[in-house]
Amino acid sequence: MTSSTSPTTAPEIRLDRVRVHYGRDKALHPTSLVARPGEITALVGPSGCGKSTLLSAVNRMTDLVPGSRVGGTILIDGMSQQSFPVSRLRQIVGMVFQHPNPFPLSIRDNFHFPLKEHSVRGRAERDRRTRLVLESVGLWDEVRDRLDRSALQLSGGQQQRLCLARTLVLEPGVLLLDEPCSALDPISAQIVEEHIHKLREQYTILMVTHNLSQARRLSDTLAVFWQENGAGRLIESGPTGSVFDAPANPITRDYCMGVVG
Ligand SMILES: Nc1ncnc2c1ncn2[C@@H]1O[C@H](COP(=O)(O)OP(=O)(O)OP(=O)(O)O)[C@@H](O)[C@H]1O
Repeated sequence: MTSSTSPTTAPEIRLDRVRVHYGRDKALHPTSLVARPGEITALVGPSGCGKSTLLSAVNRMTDLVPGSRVGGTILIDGMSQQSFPVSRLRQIVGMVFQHPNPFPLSIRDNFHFPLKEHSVRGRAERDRRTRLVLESVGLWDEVRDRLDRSALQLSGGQQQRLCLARTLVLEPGVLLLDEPCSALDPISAQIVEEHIHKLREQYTILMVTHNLSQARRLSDTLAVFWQENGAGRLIESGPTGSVFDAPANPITRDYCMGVVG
């Protein structure tokens, strides 16, 4: 996939020797990686090799795990992640999880609630932003006549697009997507994937996926993780086409061919 040339205000994410422990257990060996604006960086590798842990470190969700420790440096457009108040960091760096998790509220309030929390005043402005993001994930026409119904009445695929839109409504620059399609049926997964592809021009996207075909279709950069001494290790990263077609590491080659992992 070629890189976008569209202007974007999304920031670069630069990870320098980022490592994570949960209590005494090391989960991630030092990891250095750059995620660029307007691109999708896919994190792949077998279960338990620290992909979700790395995503969670970027917006400090790891802080919520008692005993967790994150070392190394995470820079957001050159500024230390630590210099941002956590609520501001999580507004800049939005996250979507594997299982859709709409609030048990109306479709409208799934947007108005976070907007109010972030001091967006005026119902008309909140409605305007809600419509914009629902359009950007192709959901507006499907829900415009039922905004006051529960978001839980939507299908799984619609719920996941709602969650993506709910993240977008706070105007982040970075999207962390943790297996966003893997809990969906194939048609819904394809629709969500198409919208992620469209969004990439405006954001810096880090996406965990177990679906290597999806990583190949969607990503610009591929980062391959593996288990080493009980913790995740980044074994190879680079332009997606090059990593698939000419992997430097034999483990990557076998993994991409489905021989291991
Ligand atoms: N909240 C937690 N508390 C303690 N250990 C954790 C926690 N979350 C993850 N771990 C451990 O950290 C290691 C990496 O897990 P992580 O979920 O990041 O891997 P992953 O590559 O994303 O796996 P998967 O592909 O299955 O989601 C594993 O050994 C896991 O057991």
